[in-house]
Amino acid sequence: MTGELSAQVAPAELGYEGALRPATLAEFVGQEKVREQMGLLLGAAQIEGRTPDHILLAGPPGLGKTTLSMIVAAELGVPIQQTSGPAIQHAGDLAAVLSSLVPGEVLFIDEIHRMARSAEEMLYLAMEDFKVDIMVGKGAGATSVPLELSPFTLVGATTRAGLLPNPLRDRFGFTAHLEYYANAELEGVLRRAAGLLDFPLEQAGIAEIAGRSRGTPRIANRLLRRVRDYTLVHNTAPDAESVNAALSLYDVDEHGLDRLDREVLRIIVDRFAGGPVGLSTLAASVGEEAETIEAVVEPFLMRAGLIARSPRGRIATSLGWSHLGRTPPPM
Ligand SMILES: Nc1ncnc2c1ncn2[C@@H]1O[C@H](COP(=O)(O)OP(=O)(O)OP(=O)(O)O)[C@@H](O)[C@H]1O
Ligand SMILES: [Mg+2]
Repeated sequence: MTGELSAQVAPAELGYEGALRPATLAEFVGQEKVREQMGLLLGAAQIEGRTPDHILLAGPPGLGKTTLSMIVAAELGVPIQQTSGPAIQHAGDLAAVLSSLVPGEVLFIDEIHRMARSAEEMLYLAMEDFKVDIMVGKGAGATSVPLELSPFTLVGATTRAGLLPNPLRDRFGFTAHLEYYANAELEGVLRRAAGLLDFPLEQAGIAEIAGRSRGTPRIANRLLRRVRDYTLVHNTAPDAESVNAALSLYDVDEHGLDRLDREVLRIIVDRFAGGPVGLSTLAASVGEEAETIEAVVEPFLMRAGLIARSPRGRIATSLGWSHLGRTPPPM
């Protein structure tokens, strides 16, 4: 697993995630464009008394995909059923979920790019016509029986929109591309969370955490809780000084790089002389899954300008070299 403060959720954190999760579009901080687009989509459907188009939420971990799926259901005033791609191993798994939906319900499929192929094909028809074909019997005697479904809204989430087959992507009426948050937006996320946690962190401290949160609300909230722990245990003031002390204890550097980010950068620079190095070699060297490196670490390191992708693999930029206190070799 990635470091303590990475964008992935540890089971123990789930309670906090729930407590800090905004429940309405109005409470959802930042992502102005997505919020406005989504507001229109939901508003129009409500005026016409129909289910809205299916929604695809695409973007890196921790930016609010699960949160938005719950907001969709809350704004529409309908129940939500949640499942995930890896839980749908067969078309039958999906048929069971689809046939249990009540009219208008939101079906949230997380990591939708990891669903079984056979289920994917069933989903096409379900999304388009609210119907599925159930196969009954085996071999030559097998027949397909059509089954009508209640109208529903599918909300799919993926960290890897590129992996979705085109026919599936095309059946979503709206795709929200979630972008990393600007620091000012993260400050908004943090102010809201600090209020909910009853933690009067001063503005300079809020700004300091925002700058180290890798554009990610989940990380911002997590760092905030670690800082709060620190002030409780050491009985220090809720100020920027406590933030600095707490975050250096947790190995989050001034740019928000955590242990794993630095490890990836260090391996490219030290072991592969700055690269290029392929994804799988890199993953094996760090002892992490290639998917984690690709979905969590790389987008951040690239956005920070510390690494770049070349056709032959990942390379450290001169900024990447100097971030580690090293001098890049002459070109
Ligand atoms: N726009 C936002 N405003 C306030 N808080 C937010 C916002 N987006 C996310 N959060 C906070 O960040 C946490 C993580 O968000 P969420 O679980 O929705 O991310 P995700 O995109 O589903 O991540 P993953 O890809 O790992 O499933 C939430 O618990 C919520 O508290
Ligand atoms: Mg999620």
